[in-house]
Amino acid sequence: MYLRIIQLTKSGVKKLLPLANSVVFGNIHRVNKSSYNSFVEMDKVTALRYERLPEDSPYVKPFRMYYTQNGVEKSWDLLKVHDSVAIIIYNKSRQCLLLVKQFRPAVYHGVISSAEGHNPTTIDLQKYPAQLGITVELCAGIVDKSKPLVEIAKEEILEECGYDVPIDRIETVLTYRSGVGATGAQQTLYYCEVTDDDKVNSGGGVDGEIIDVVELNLPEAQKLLTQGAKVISPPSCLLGILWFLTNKAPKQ
Ligand SMILES: O=c1ccn([C@@H]2O[C@H](COP(=O)(O)OP(=O)(O)O[C@H]3O[C@H](CO)[C@@H](O)[C@H](O)[C@H]3O)[C@@H](O)[C@H]2O)c(=O)[nH]1
Repeated sequence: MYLRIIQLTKSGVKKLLPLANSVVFGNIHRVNKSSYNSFVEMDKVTALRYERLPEDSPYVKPFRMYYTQNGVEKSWDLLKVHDSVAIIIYNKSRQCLLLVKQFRPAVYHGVISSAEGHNPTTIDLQKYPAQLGITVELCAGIVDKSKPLVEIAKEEILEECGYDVPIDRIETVLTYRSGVGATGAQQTLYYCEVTDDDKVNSGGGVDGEIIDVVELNLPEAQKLLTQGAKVISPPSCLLGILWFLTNKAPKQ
């Protein structure tokens, strides 16, 4: 199923912009250029279309599980996705949390589904600018190789944020399951303190990723968790910030 992008504007444009503007992270400054040249920006999204998921996807495998519970036959539709690691990174030199910003197709699709009230099959990029799908998250990575999880965390800190740290400085925090309705994937959360001396490059991701590193000072981190804050960030990021503020943040 191929679908083309429609180019028109309707009254919905103005209605959506406040959503983007309300993101608390909006004022946080970018500290690296992405790994691409300066002409490439993550919100330059064009030629968007949908296709049915091929069976050989290396990232997502859908299937239906059948089972009997307490004598009642049931089924559940599932997605097998990779487990992952995520790292709360605190830069002691700069007294800030390091987060990453990137365009997330699934979030973009979700934002539009919520706004339209149904699953879209075409997307008007004028009406829904790509910024709507840009998240701020913990540095993270999928477990798609056979290596100790802490090694994968170390690699992600280097690839995404540009800090080279030994694994003995990466502390395990928690392991939990995300997407309990559809994926049940495991994420292992780590904590790592860095200094400016650990920085070896500007980060930004590998293999075509376009990732910006952003710094969040502690008042900004506090503000993020205030009642009614509206952010486009995964729960793991909010949990990580809350854990940091509770357990590690220097007393103000
Ligand atoms: O359909 C896909 C899916 C992934 N990728 C690539 O696969 C890699 C995955 O990126 P990685 O940085 O390893 O993981 P994340 O995308 O950051 O996702 C992890 O971190 C997120 C934030 O905590 C969690 O929500 C996710 O479940 C978890 O997998 C990247 O190169 C992507 O570009 C694709 O190219 N196509």
